[in-house]
Amino acid sequence: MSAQRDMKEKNPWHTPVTIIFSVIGVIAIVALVTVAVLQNRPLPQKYKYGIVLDAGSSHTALYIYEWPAEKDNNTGRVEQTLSCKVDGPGISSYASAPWKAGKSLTKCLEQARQKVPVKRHSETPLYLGATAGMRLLNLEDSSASTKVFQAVEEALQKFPFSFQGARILSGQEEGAFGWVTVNYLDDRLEQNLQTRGALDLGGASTQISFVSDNFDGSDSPDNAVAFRLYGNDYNLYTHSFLCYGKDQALRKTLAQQTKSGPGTILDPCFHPGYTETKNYSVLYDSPCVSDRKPQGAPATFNHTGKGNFSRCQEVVKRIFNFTECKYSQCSFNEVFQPRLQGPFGAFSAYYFVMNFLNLTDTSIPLEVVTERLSRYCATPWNQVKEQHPGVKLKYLAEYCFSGTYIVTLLTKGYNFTSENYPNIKFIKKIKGSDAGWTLGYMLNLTNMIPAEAPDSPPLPYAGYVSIVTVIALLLFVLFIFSLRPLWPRCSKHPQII
Ligand SMILES: O=c1[nH]cnc2c1ncn2[C@@H]1O[C@H](COP(=O)(O)OP(=O)(O)O)[C@@H](O)[C@H]1O
Ligand SMILES: [Ca+2]
Repeated sequence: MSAQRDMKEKNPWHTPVTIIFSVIGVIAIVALVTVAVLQNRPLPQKYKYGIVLDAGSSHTALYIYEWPAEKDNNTGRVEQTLSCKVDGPGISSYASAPWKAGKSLTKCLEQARQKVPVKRHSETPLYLGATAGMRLLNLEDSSASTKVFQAVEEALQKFPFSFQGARILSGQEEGAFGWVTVNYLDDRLEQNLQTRGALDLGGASTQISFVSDNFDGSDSPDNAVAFRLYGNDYNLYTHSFLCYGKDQALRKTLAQQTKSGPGTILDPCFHPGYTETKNYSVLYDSPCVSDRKPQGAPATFNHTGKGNFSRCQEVVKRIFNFTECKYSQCSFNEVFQPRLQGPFGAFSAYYFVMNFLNLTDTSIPLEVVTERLSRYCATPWNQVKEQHPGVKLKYLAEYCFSGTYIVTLLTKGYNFTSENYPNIKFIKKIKGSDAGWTLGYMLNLTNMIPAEAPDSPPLPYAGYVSIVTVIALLLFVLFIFSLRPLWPRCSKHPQII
């Protein structure tokens, strides 16, 4: 008994030196782990905001973007946090009562006021960009367009945001910023990956933008936009076709068929059984078709559907001019276009129409697409209405035309073939943000995409913390071993005294 007690008392690990070392060691390890954990703990995120109003020809939409307040320059960090569709038509439709254009925006701006934290209101930039509807109004009646802008500005200034102005975007800007949006959201810019071309179909204009190896801008400077983003140079080809958005294209196609001002138009682009009385003046009330107005036409015409895809494609083709091209190659209307290259994203009305027609899957061969469209166009109007009770009648009546127009524009206009048609992806959103020009426009105006790639530390933060922890532990073990001479001697067979 007494021998055993003596052994316990003499246990060398129970000497003051080892106890002190062990305590210090445990404290050091706990402190290290605590510091590493605390340092890596996610901090409550603070956000900044930006608001863009897209004043399109058919309607206006408001988008709010947010991004972490500390890191403005990180790719893919700016996200759409709210979108609001303004009630009523596009602002260009208010030419005869401009104040209504301003008033129409207030509901969505109220929503924005609720969404953005009050303390951020005054620093949140607010932009309004108008596209082809206002371009056309400006061509037609520039003083009416000025009045609409005055009314809109007055309305926007009443909100607590930092209003940065309302203006018409050029066609090049609209195309180029759509391309920036798509590639920014796909993280293709900072990572210097192959870029995705952008196809935007609006109501009054349509844009095509892509990077092609055989395009440096020298052939056609008007179609060139140069960007330096994250240290990479891009020579972007872009073209906007005014009057080739789907609503103006429909007018042009109808106008083709009304040259002699008949009382009835038998239209292959509308379903059989569709019949409406329409005003000639409404049809020709646009600079896209006004010059074609037939002399001595009656006030109204009878618009009757015939539902025939191939005949519809024939009349649609007639709104394009394919005969002349003064460059090495053209799309249509004597517009230069380099060889198509890379993947493409098609958004806005491209998506709405192809999604309605169940044709967003581009692995469906083009022949099958046309077969399905033929069948759809030939479906009687009553049956179409029965099958889609919730769909707005104006959209529903036009999907046969719109689908035919999209296929014709892509294949005959831009020269997509069966081989490269699958390179197109019909998209609405990318990672929660709508595809469109608005995000690219805001990123550009807030200088959020740097021209040069930012320098980054050689190690990611978590890697750095782990390495420091391992090295500290190794040093600690070395330190303990360096004190070995001070360690109390410990014999395997303690002598019993
Ligand atoms: O749900 C839908 N179904 C079909 N078309 C739609 C739908 N929502 C919007 N659109 C169409 O998308 C187009 C949007 O054009 P926008 O108003 O942006 O004109 P813009 O870009 O030429 O100025 C319009 O032709 C509009 O009718
Ligand atoms: Ca648009």
